[in-house]
Amino acid sequence: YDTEEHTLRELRIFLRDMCKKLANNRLFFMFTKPVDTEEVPDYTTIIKKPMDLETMMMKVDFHKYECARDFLNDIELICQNALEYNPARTSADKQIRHRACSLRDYAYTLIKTEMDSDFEDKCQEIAKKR
Ligand SMILES: O=C(C1CCC1)N1C[C@@H]2C[C@H]3C[C@@H](O)[C@@H](O)[C@]2(C1)O3
Repeated sequence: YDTEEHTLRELRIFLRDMCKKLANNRLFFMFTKPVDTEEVPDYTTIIKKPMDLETMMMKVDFHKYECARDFLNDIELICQNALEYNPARTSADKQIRHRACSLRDYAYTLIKTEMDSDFEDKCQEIAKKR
């Protein structure tokens, strides 16, 4: 009956839906899998905390997110990593940076518009107590 577990279960269902919507958007395909460190050997020397949407889906299932803010922090990490590793004024890097900003803005807007703010407050209260 534990209502806290019911709340966190509802959060996981919501966050899986968010992850799916982001990962299924063709604009964001480059963020769906970890950067291949075989293909990009210097990546982990520059980017200390890699993140991607597949990893975030696994984190949902491993109960790593206690509120939507924690989820958005990882979206922010995906975005910042892309901006840091792809700073050049080439069209390829510019497109990656544009897509990274689009991912961040789309994720924030999706969550702000589809999530009840009282529900998020409840999740953050639970997170504080743990
Ligand atoms: O930063 C990224 C991803 C894009 C957002 C995350 N990468 C680093 C490499 C630089 C650029 C060239 C591609 O060959 C590919 O290896 C990567 C993947 O894109």
